[in-house]
Amino acid sequence: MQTAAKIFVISGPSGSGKSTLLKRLFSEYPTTFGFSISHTTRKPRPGEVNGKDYHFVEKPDMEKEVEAGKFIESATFSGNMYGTSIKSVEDVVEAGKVCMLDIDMQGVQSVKKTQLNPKYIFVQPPSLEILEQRLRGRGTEKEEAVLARLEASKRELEYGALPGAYDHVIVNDDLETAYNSLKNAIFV
Ligand SMILES: Nc1ncnc2c1ncn2[C@@H]1O[C@H](COP(=O)(O)OP(=O)(O)OP(=O)(O)O)[C@@H](O)[C@H]1O
Repeated sequence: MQTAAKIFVISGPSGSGKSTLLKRLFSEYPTTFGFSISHTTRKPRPGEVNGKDYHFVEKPDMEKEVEAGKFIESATFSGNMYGTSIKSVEDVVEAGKVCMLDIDMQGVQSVKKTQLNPKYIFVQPPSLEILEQRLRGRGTEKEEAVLARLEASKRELEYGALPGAYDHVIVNDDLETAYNSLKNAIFV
């Protein structure tokens, strides 16, 4: 199947349904898409393979590369750095797959400064109320984290509403309809 680009960026507030939609897409098209492999400075856990689960790197090296602008996004969680390098996205394409990048608004802005030239897809919840219901319904976050995500989602929604910020806006109300819109945005 032909796709509109080699790289797609999928973004939207936490709880808007990105993972749900991507899971479906990957299961319907198991060989078409790939995710980039992240870098991390944490030590590998037993069974984890370097270059497959993560690119395991040393902190000073990763800091240098982030500084040099080689990363689309990076963040530190409990002392360990994590991030997505531009090259890891290019590697997916070189391996003959369509790269699907699930990133936040800051990541989107960062990708826009690169030569990657993806199509940008925004997954929008039907309303803030429904987003809140879904986030709570998922039951994966503590109250504090739910509130932080809802706060951040306001900025994500504002950015998503800017003309030209995204190539496609998918309102995830009815899942079936949203999934079909996603496929229409991806396949030509
Ligand atoms: N169209 C829909 N109708 C009802 N519930 C939905 C729909 N889409 C997703 N959900 C539910 O909403 C919750 C949030 O969805 P999901 O985890 O896919 O969001 P996400 O955007 O990937 O969030 P995060 O950025 O935090 O990973 C899940 O419990 C999911 O089952």
